[in-house]
Amino acid sequence: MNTELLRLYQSAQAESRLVIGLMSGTSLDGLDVALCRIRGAGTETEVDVLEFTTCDYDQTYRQAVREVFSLREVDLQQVTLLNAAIGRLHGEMVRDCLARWGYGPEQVDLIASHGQTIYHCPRSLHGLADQPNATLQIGDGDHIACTTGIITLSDFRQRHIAAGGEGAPLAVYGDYLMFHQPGENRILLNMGGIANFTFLAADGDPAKVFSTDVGPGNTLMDAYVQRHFAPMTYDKDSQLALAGKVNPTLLTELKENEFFSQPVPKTTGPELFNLDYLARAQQRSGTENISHQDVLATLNRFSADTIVAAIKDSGALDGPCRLLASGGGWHNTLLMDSIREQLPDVAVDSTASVGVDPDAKEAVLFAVLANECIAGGQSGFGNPARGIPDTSMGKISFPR
Ligand SMILES: Nc1ncnc2c1ncn2[C@@H]1O[C@H](COP(=O)(O)OP(=O)(O)OP(=O)(O)O)[C@@H](O)[C@H]1O
Ligand SMILES: CC(=O)N[C@H]1[C@@H]2OC[C@@H](O2)[C@@H](O)[C@@H]1O[C@H](C)C(=O)O
Repeated sequence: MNTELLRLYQSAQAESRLVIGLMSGTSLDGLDVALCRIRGAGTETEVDVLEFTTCDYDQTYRQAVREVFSLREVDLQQVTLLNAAIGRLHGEMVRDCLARWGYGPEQVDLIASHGQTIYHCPRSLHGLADQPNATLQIGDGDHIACTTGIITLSDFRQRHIAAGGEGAPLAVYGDYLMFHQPGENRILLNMGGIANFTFLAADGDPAKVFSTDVGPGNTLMDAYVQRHFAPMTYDKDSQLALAGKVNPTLLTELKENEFFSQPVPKTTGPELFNLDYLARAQQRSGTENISHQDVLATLNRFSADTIVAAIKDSGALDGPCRLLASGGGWHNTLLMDSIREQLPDVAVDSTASVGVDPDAKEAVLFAVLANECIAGGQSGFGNPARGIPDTSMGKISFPR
Protein backbone atom coordinates (compact mmCIF):
# COMPACT_ATOMS: atom_id res chain seq x y z
CA MET A 1 0.00 0.00 0.00
CA ASN A 2 1.11 3.56 -0.62
CA THR A 3 2.51 4.56 2.78
CA GLU A 4 1.00 8.01 2.33
CA LEU A 5 -2.43 6.42 1.96
CA LEU A 6 -1.88 4.58 5.24
CA ARG A 7 -0.73 7.86 6.82
CA LEU A 8 -3.92 9.55 5.60
CA TYR A 9 -6.06 6.69 6.93
CA GLN A 10 -4.40 6.94 10.33
CA SER A 11 -4.95 10.71 10.39
CA ALA A 12 -8.61 10.21 9.53
CA GLN A 13 -8.97 7.69 12.37
CA ALA A 14 -7.08 9.80 14.90
CA GLU A 15 -8.80 11.56 17.82
CA SER A 16 -7.52 14.87 16.44
CA ARG A 17 -5.56 16.28 13.50
CA LEU A 18 -3.01 19.07 13.08
CA VAL A 19 -4.15 20.94 9.98
CA ILE A 20 -2.68 24.05 8.33
CA GLY A 21 -5.26 26.21 6.57
CA LEU A 22 -4.03 28.53 3.80
CA MET A 23 -5.97 31.43 2.26
CA SER A 24 -4.71 33.80 -0.39
CA GLY A 25 -7.56 36.20 -1.11
CA THR A 26 -8.63 38.69 -3.74
CA SER A 27 -6.86 41.54 -1.89
CA LEU A 28 -3.46 39.96 -2.68
CA ASP A 29 -2.21 41.23 0.69
CA GLY A 30 -0.53 38.00 1.72
CA LEU A 31 -0.91 34.29 2.50
CA ASP A 32 -2.96 33.65 5.63
CA VAL A 33 -1.53 30.61 7.50
CA ALA A 34 -3.53 29.08 10.37
CA LEU A 35 -2.21 26.07 12.34
CA CYS A 36 -5.25 24.31 13.81
CA ARG A 37 -5.80 21.35 16.12
CA ILE A 38 -9.10 19.87 14.97
CA ARG A 39 -11.02 17.24 16.90
CA GLY A 40 -14.01 15.33 15.58
CA ALA A 41 -15.88 16.26 12.40
CA GLY A 42 -19.27 17.45 11.21
CA THR A 43 -21.37 19.09 13.91
CA GLU A 44 -18.94 17.60 16.48
CA THR A 45 -16.02 19.61 15.02
CA GLU A 46 -13.85 21.39 17.61
CA VAL A 47 -11.13 23.76 16.37
CA ASP A 48 -8.24 25.25 18.33
CA VAL A 49 -6.26 27.82 16.35
CA LEU A 50 -2.74 27.28 17.71
CA GLU A 51 -0.91 29.78 15.49
CA PHE A 52 -1.86 32.33 12.85
CA THR A 53 0.06 34.74 10.67
CA THR A 54 -0.12 36.48 7.31
CA CYS A 55 2.97 36.08 5.16
CA ASP A 56 3.06 39.33 3.15
CA TYR A 57 3.51 39.15 -0.59
CA ASP A 58 6.16 41.31 -2.17
CA GLN A 59 5.41 43.75 -4.97
CA THR A 60 6.85 41.36 -7.56
CA TYR A 61 4.27 38.69 -6.62
CA ARG A 62 1.42 41.17 -6.54
CA GLN A 63 2.36 42.59 -9.95
CA ALA A 64 2.76 39.13 -11.52
CA VAL A 65 -0.64 37.97 -10.23
CA ARG A 66 -2.40 41.25 -11.10
CA GLU A 67 -1.36 40.79 -14.73
CA VAL A 68 -3.49 37.61 -14.92
CA PHE A 69 -6.11 38.46 -12.26
CA SER A 70 -9.80 38.88 -13.13
CA LEU A 71 -8.96 39.69 -16.77
CA ARG A 72 -10.50 38.12 -19.84
CA GLU A 73 -7.27 38.16 -21.89
CA VAL A 74 -4.06 37.11 -20.16
CA ASP A 75 -0.66 35.62 -20.99
CA LEU A 76 -1.39 31.90 -20.64
CA GLN A 77 2.29 31.13 -20.22
CA GLN A 78 2.35 33.45 -17.18
CA VAL A 79 -0.67 31.64 -15.71
CA THR A 80 1.07 28.32 -16.28
CA LEU A 81 4.28 29.49 -14.67
CA LEU A 82 2.46 31.09 -11.72
CA ASN A 83 0.44 27.94 -11.02
CA ALA A 84 3.64 26.08 -10.12
CA ALA A 85 5.50 29.08 -8.68
CA ILE A 86 2.68 30.01 -6.28
CA GLY A 87 2.44 26.38 -5.14
CA ARG A 88 6.16 26.36 -4.39
CA LEU A 89 5.99 29.81 -2.71
CA HIS A 90 3.09 28.77 -0.48
CA GLY A 91 4.97 25.57 0.43
CA GLU A 92 8.06 27.57 1.37
CA MET A 93 5.95 29.97 3.45
CA VAL A 94 4.47 27.00 5.32
CA ARG A 95 7.95 25.59 6.01
CA ASP A 96 9.10 28.98 7.33
CA CYS A 97 6.04 29.27 9.60
CA LEU A 98 6.48 25.74 11.00
CA ALA A 99 10.16 26.40 11.73
CA ARG A 100 9.27 29.67 13.48
CA TRP A 101 6.49 27.98 15.47
CA GLY A 102 8.69 25.03 16.47
CA TYR A 103 6.89 22.26 14.55
CA GLY A 104 8.36 19.67 12.19
CA PRO A 105 6.44 18.87 8.96
CA GLU A 106 6.04 15.28 10.15
CA GLN A 107 3.80 16.54 12.97
CA VAL A 108 1.30 18.04 10.53
CA ASP A 109 -1.48 15.81 9.20
CA LEU A 110 -2.79 18.01 6.39
CA ILE A 111 -2.38 21.28 4.57
CA ALA A 112 -5.61 22.79 3.23
CA SER A 113 -4.82 25.28 0.48
CA HIS A 114 -7.37 27.62 -1.12
CA GLY A 115 -4.84 28.83 -3.68
CA GLN A 116 -5.16 32.15 -5.51
CA THR A 117 -8.36 32.93 -7.37
CA ILE A 118 -7.50 34.44 -10.73
CA TYR A 119 -10.90 34.24 -12.36
CA HIS A 120 -14.44 33.67 -11.08
CA CYS A 121 -17.31 33.46 -13.56
CA PRO A 122 -20.60 32.07 -12.33
CA ARG A 123 -23.26 31.91 -15.06
CA SER A 124 -24.63 35.26 -13.86
CA LEU A 125 -21.27 36.88 -14.71
CA HIS A 126 -20.35 35.08 -17.98
CA GLY A 127 -23.94 35.12 -19.23
CA LEU A 128 -23.55 31.98 -21.38
CA ALA A 129 -26.77 30.07 -20.74
CA ASP A 130 -25.35 26.78 -22.03
CA GLN A 131 -22.20 26.98 -19.91
CA PRO A 132 -21.78 26.01 -16.22
CA ASN A 133 -20.62 28.09 -13.30
CA ALA A 134 -16.82 28.26 -13.29
CA THR A 135 -13.93 29.49 -11.22
CA LEU A 136 -10.14 29.11 -11.29
CA GLN A 137 -7.66 29.07 -8.42
CA ILE A 138 -3.92 28.58 -9.05
CA GLY A 139 -1.10 27.53 -6.69
CA ASP A 140 -0.93 23.82 -7.40
CA GLY A 141 -1.38 21.45 -4.46
CA ASP A 142 1.19 18.92 -5.71
CA HIS A 143 3.90 21.58 -5.54
CA ILE A 144 2.84 22.42 -1.96
CA ALA A 145 2.88 18.74 -0.98
CA CYS A 146 6.32 18.15 -2.52
CA THR A 147 7.78 21.36 -1.08
CA THR A 148 6.56 20.63 2.45
CA GLY A 149 6.39 16.80 2.60
CA ILE A 150 2.82 17.19 3.92
CA ILE A 151 -0.37 15.69 2.43
CA THR A 152 -2.16 18.64 0.86
CA LEU A 153 -5.82 19.22 -0.03
CA SER A 154 -6.53 21.96 -2.56
CA ASP A 155 -8.87 23.19 -5.29
CA PHE A 156 -11.98 23.03 -3.08
CA ARG A 157 -14.18 25.20 -5.28
CA GLN A 158 -14.26 22.83 -8.25
CA ARG A 159 -16.12 20.17 -6.28
CA HIS A 160 -18.61 22.78 -5.04
CA ILE A 161 -19.40 23.65 -8.67
CA ALA A 162 -19.41 20.01 -9.78
CA ALA A 163 -21.97 19.33 -7.04
CA GLY A 164 -24.25 22.14 -8.24
CA GLY A 165 -22.93 25.29 -6.52
CA GLU A 166 -21.26 28.47 -7.79
CA GLY A 167 -17.92 27.60 -6.14
CA ALA A 168 -18.52 30.14 -3.38
CA PRO A 169 -19.11 31.19 -0.68
CA LEU A 170 -17.58 28.19 1.08
CA ALA A 171 -17.53 30.00 4.44
CA VAL A 172 -21.04 28.70 5.11
CA TYR A 173 -19.73 25.20 5.87
CA GLY A 174 -17.23 26.39 8.44
CA ASP A 175 -19.63 29.00 9.80
CA TYR A 176 -22.28 26.35 10.44
CA LEU A 177 -19.90 23.83 11.98
CA MET A 178 -17.99 26.36 14.15
CA PHE A 179 -20.20 29.36 14.95
CA HIS A 180 -23.75 28.12 15.46
CA GLN A 181 -24.96 29.16 18.94
CA PRO A 182 -28.25 27.64 20.20
CA GLY A 183 -30.72 30.39 21.02
CA GLU A 184 -28.97 33.14 19.03
CA ASN A 185 -29.51 34.21 15.41
CA ARG A 186 -26.11 35.00 13.99
CA ILE A 187 -24.80 36.72 10.88
CA LEU A 188 -21.18 35.92 10.00
CA LEU A 189 -20.08 38.87 7.83
CA ASN A 190 -16.73 38.52 6.08
CA MET A 191 -15.34 41.66 4.46
CA GLY A 192 -12.33 40.83 2.31
CA GLY A 193 -12.03 42.11 -1.22
CA ILE A 194 -15.59 40.92 -1.67
CA ALA A 195 -18.15 40.98 1.16
CA ASN A 196 -20.17 37.87 1.98
CA PHE A 197 -22.31 36.72 4.87
CA THR A 198 -23.81 33.57 6.36
CA PHE A 199 -27.05 33.46 8.38
CA LEU A 200 -27.32 30.89 11.21
CA ALA A 201 -30.75 30.46 12.81
CA ALA A 202 -31.04 30.28 16.60
CA ASP A 203 -32.80 26.91 16.44
CA GLY A 204 -29.87 25.40 14.50
CA ASP A 205 -32.10 24.25 11.66
CA PRO A 206 -29.72 23.56 8.74
CA ALA A 207 -32.58 24.32 6.31
CA LYS A 208 -32.61 27.95 7.50
CA VAL A 209 -28.88 28.47 6.92
CA PHE A 210 -27.92 30.53 3.87
CA SER A 211 -24.86 32.34 2.58
CA THR A 212 -24.17 34.76 -0.22
CA ASP A 213 -21.76 37.29 -1.62
CA VAL A 214 -23.27 40.76 -1.30
CA GLY A 215 -20.92 43.00 -3.30
CA PRO A 216 -17.61 44.83 -2.84
CA GLY A 217 -15.87 44.75 0.51
CA ASN A 218 -12.45 46.35 0.14
CA THR A 219 -11.64 45.53 -3.47
CA LEU A 220 -12.77 48.82 -5.06
CA MET A 221 -11.19 50.95 -2.33
CA ASP A 222 -7.95 48.98 -2.55
CA ALA A 223 -7.76 49.22 -6.32
CA TYR A 224 -8.37 52.98 -6.20
CA VAL A 225 -5.72 53.55 -3.51
CA GLN A 226 -3.22 51.40 -5.44
CA ARG A 227 -3.92 53.42 -8.61
CA HIS A 228 -3.77 56.92 -7.07
CA PHE A 229 -1.80 56.63 -3.83
CA ALA A 230 0.96 54.12 -4.66
CA PRO A 231 2.85 52.60 -2.95
CA MET A 232 -0.06 52.48 -0.49
CA THR A 233 -2.13 49.31 -1.04
CA TYR A 234 -5.18 50.20 1.04
CA ASP A 235 -6.77 53.12 2.94
CA LYS A 236 -5.36 52.30 6.37
CA ASP A 237 -7.82 53.18 9.13
CA SER A 238 -9.96 54.93 6.51
CA GLN A 239 -7.77 58.06 6.73
CA LEU A 240 -8.21 59.04 3.09
CA ALA A 241 -11.97 58.43 3.09
CA LEU A 242 -12.36 60.39 6.33
CA ALA A 243 -10.70 63.36 4.59
CA GLY A 244 -13.41 63.30 1.90
CA LYS A 245 -17.17 63.38 1.74
CA VAL A 246 -19.69 61.04 0.17
CA ASN A 247 -20.87 62.15 -3.28
CA PRO A 248 -24.58 61.19 -3.35
CA THR A 249 -24.79 61.31 -7.16
CA LEU A 250 -21.91 58.87 -7.61
CA LEU A 251 -23.20 56.68 -4.79
CA THR A 252 -26.58 56.33 -6.47
CA GLU A 253 -24.94 55.43 -9.77
CA LEU A 254 -22.64 52.84 -8.16
CA LYS A 255 -25.71 51.04 -6.81
CA GLU A 256 -27.29 50.83 -10.29
CA ASN A 257 -26.28 47.29 -11.19
CA GLU A 258 -28.37 44.19 -11.79
CA PHE A 259 -26.15 42.21 -9.40
CA PHE A 260 -27.85 43.90 -6.45
CA SER A 261 -31.31 42.78 -7.55
CA GLN A 262 -30.27 39.18 -8.27
CA PRO A 263 -31.75 36.63 -5.86
CA VAL A 264 -29.49 35.09 -3.22
CA PRO A 265 -27.38 32.99 -3.10
CA LYS A 266 -25.08 34.69 -5.60
CA THR A 267 -21.37 35.25 -6.00
CA THR A 268 -19.24 37.93 -7.55
CA GLY A 269 -15.67 39.20 -7.71
CA PRO A 270 -13.31 41.89 -9.04
CA GLU A 271 -14.40 40.66 -12.48
CA LEU A 272 -17.40 42.98 -11.89
CA PHE A 273 -16.36 45.32 -9.08
CA ASN A 274 -13.22 46.93 -10.51
CA LEU A 275 -11.96 50.35 -11.59
CA ASP A 276 -13.80 50.11 -14.91
CA TYR A 277 -17.04 49.70 -12.93
CA LEU A 278 -16.16 52.88 -11.00
CA ALA A 279 -15.14 54.81 -14.14
CA ARG A 280 -18.44 53.97 -15.85
CA ALA A 281 -20.40 55.10 -12.81
CA GLN A 282 -18.41 58.36 -12.68
CA GLN A 283 -19.01 59.01 -16.38
CA ARG A 284 -22.75 58.36 -16.07
CA SER A 285 -23.00 60.58 -13.01
CA GLY A 286 -20.65 63.32 -14.24
CA THR A 287 -18.39 62.91 -11.19
CA GLU A 288 -15.07 62.28 -12.95
CA ASN A 289 -13.49 65.34 -11.35
CA ILE A 290 -14.36 64.92 -7.66
CA SER A 291 -11.40 64.55 -5.31
CA HIS A 292 -9.75 61.20 -4.66
CA GLN A 293 -10.77 61.51 -1.02
CA ASP A 294 -14.43 62.04 -2.03
CA VAL A 295 -14.25 58.97 -4.28
CA LEU A 296 -12.88 56.89 -1.41
CA ALA A 297 -15.52 58.21 1.01
CA THR A 298 -18.16 57.26 -1.56
CA LEU A 299 -16.69 53.80 -2.19
CA ASN A 300 -16.55 53.17 1.56
CA ARG A 301 -20.22 54.10 1.88
CA PHE A 302 -21.04 51.99 -1.22
CA SER A 303 -19.63 48.90 0.49
CA ALA A 304 -21.43 49.69 3.77
CA ASP A 305 -24.80 50.41 2.13
CA THR A 306 -24.80 47.31 -0.11
CA ILE A 307 -23.78 45.09 2.82
CA VAL A 308 -26.57 46.47 5.02
CA ALA A 309 -29.15 46.33 2.22
CA ALA A 310 -28.35 42.67 1.52
CA ILE A 311 -28.60 41.77 5.20
CA LYS A 312 -31.92 43.61 5.58
CA ASP A 313 -33.38 42.13 2.35
CA SER A 314 -32.40 38.59 3.38
CA GLY A 315 -34.86 38.51 6.29
CA ALA A 316 -31.97 37.73 8.66
CA LEU A 317 -33.12 40.60 10.90
CA ASP A 318 -36.68 39.32 11.38
CA GLY A 319 -35.67 38.60 14.97
CA PRO A 320 -32.89 39.63 17.38
CA CYS A 321 -29.53 38.97 15.80
CA ARG A 322 -25.81 39.17 16.51
CA LEU A 323 -23.39 40.13 13.75
CA LEU A 324 -19.87 38.68 13.89
CA ALA A 325 -17.51 40.38 11.46
CA SER A 326 -14.29 39.02 10.00
CA GLY A 327 -11.83 39.82 7.23
CA GLY A 328 -9.76 42.93 6.77
CA GLY A 329 -12.83 45.14 6.50
CA TRP A 330 -13.26 44.74 10.27
CA HIS A 331 -10.24 47.05 10.61
CA ASN A 332 -11.83 49.69 8.36
CA THR A 333 -13.24 51.94 11.07
CA LEU A 334 -15.37 54.10 8.77
CA LEU A 335 -16.88 51.03 7.12
CA MET A 336 -17.72 49.43 10.46
CA ASP A 337 -19.13 52.72 11.82
CA SER A 338 -21.39 53.07 8.77
CA ILE A 339 -22.65 49.50 9.19
CA ARG A 340 -23.29 49.95 12.92
CA GLU A 341 -25.10 53.24 12.25
CA GLN A 342 -27.48 51.52 9.83
CA LEU A 343 -28.05 48.48 12.05
CA PRO A 344 -28.74 50.14 15.45
CA ASP A 345 -30.59 47.10 16.82
CA VAL A 346 -27.88 44.57 15.90
CA ALA A 347 -25.01 43.68 18.22
CA VAL A 348 -21.92 44.07 16.01
CA ASP A 349 -18.70 42.35 17.07
CA SER A 350 -15.85 40.50 15.43
CA THR A 351 -15.31 36.75 15.52
CA ALA A 352 -12.62 37.46 18.13
CA SER A 353 -15.54 37.74 20.58
CA VAL A 354 -16.18 34.02 20.02
CA GLY A 355 -12.52 33.03 20.01
CA VAL A 356 -11.49 33.23 16.35
CA ASP A 357 -9.15 35.97 15.08
CA PRO A 358 -11.14 37.81 12.36
CA ASP A 359 -8.09 37.77 10.10
CA ALA A 360 -7.64 34.00 10.54
CA LYS A 361 -11.22 32.95 9.86
CA GLU A 362 -10.95 32.18 6.14
CA ALA A 363 -7.75 30.14 6.55
CA VAL A 364 -9.38 28.24 9.42
CA LEU A 365 -12.37 27.60 7.13
CA PHE A 366 -10.19 25.65 4.68
CA ALA A 367 -8.64 23.64 7.50
CA VAL A 368 -12.19 22.66 8.53
CA LEU A 369 -13.13 21.79 4.94
CA ALA A 370 -10.08 19.51 4.68
CA ASN A 371 -10.95 17.92 8.01
CA GLU A 372 -14.47 17.29 6.70
CA CYS A 373 -13.11 15.72 3.54
CA ILE A 374 -10.84 13.33 5.40
CA ALA A 375 -12.64 12.63 8.67
CA GLY A 376 -16.18 13.88 8.12
CA GLY A 377 -18.90 13.55 5.54
CA GLN A 378 -21.41 11.55 7.57
CA SER A 379 -22.92 14.34 9.68
CA GLY A 380 -21.58 17.25 7.65
CA PHE A 381 -23.82 19.91 6.28
CA GLY A 382 -25.41 21.05 3.06
CA ASN A 383 -28.58 22.60 1.75
CA PRO A 384 -28.81 22.14 -2.03
CA ALA A 385 -32.07 24.11 -2.17
CA ARG A 386 -30.11 27.16 -1.02
CA GLY A 387 -27.10 26.60 -3.27
CA ILE A 388 -25.10 24.78 -0.58
CA PRO A 389 -24.22 21.37 -2.04
CA ASP A 390 -24.04 18.55 0.51
CA THR A 391 -20.56 17.43 -0.45
CA SER A 392 -17.00 17.05 0.76
CA MET A 393 -14.44 19.17 -1.10
CA GLY A 394 -10.75 19.09 -1.94
CA LYS A 395 -8.28 17.29 -4.18
CA ILE A 396 -5.63 15.20 -2.31
CA SER A 397 -1.91 15.56 -3.16
CA PHE A 398 0.55 13.09 -1.63
CA PRO A 399 4.12 14.35 -1.13
CA ARG A 400 5.66 11.13 -2.48
N1 LIG B 1 -6.22 48.90 9.22
C1 LIG B 1 -6.98 48.79 8.13
N2 LIG B 1 -7.72 49.84 7.68
C2 LIG B 1 -8.51 49.74 6.56
N3 LIG B 1 -8.60 48.62 5.81
C3 LIG B 1 -7.86 47.55 6.23
C4 LIG B 1 -7.03 47.57 7.39
N4 LIG B 1 -6.44 46.33 7.51
C5 LIG B 1 -6.89 45.59 6.46
N5 LIG B 1 -7.73 46.30 5.71
C6 LIG B 1 -8.43 45.90 4.48
O1 LIG B 1 -8.54 44.48 4.46
C7 LIG B 1 -8.01 43.99 3.23
C8 LIG B 1 -7.46 42.57 3.43
O2 LIG B 1 -8.56 41.85 3.92
P1 LIG B 1 -8.62 40.26 3.72
O3 LIG B 1 -7.27 39.68 3.95
O4 LIG B 1 -9.77 39.75 4.50
O5 LIG B 1 -8.96 40.18 2.17
P2 LIG B 1 -8.90 38.88 1.25
O6 LIG B 1 -9.03 37.63 2.07
O7 LIG B 1 -7.72 39.00 0.36
O8 LIG B 1 -10.22 39.08 0.40
P3 LIG B 1 -11.30 37.95 -0.06
O9 LIG B 1 -11.88 37.37 1.21
O10 LIG B 1 -12.28 38.73 -0.88
O11 LIG B 1 -10.53 36.94 -0.86
C9 LIG B 1 -6.94 44.98 2.85
O12 LIG B 1 -6.67 44.93 1.45
C10 LIG B 1 -7.61 46.29 3.26
O13 LIG B 1 -8.49 46.72 2.25
C1 LIG C 1 -14.06 32.81 -6.10
C2 LIG C 1 -13.57 33.33 -4.77
O1 LIG C 1 -12.39 33.24 -4.46
N1 LIG C 1 -14.50 33.93 -3.97
C3 LIG C 1 -14.12 34.44 -2.68
C4 LIG C 1 -14.21 35.98 -2.64
O2 LIG C 1 -13.76 36.44 -1.38
C5 LIG C 1 -14.92 36.59 -0.50
C6 LIG C 1 -16.05 36.08 -1.35
O3 LIG C 1 -15.58 36.32 -2.72
C7 LIG C 1 -16.20 34.55 -1.18
O4 LIG C 1 -17.29 34.19 -2.01
C8 LIG C 1 -14.97 33.77 -1.62
O5 LIG C 1 -14.10 33.39 -0.55
C9 LIG C 1 -14.61 32.99 0.71
C10 LIG C 1 -13.46 32.37 1.51
C11 LIG C 1 -15.74 31.94 0.61
O6 LIG C 1 -15.71 31.11 -0.33
O7 LIG C 1 -16.56 31.92 1.53
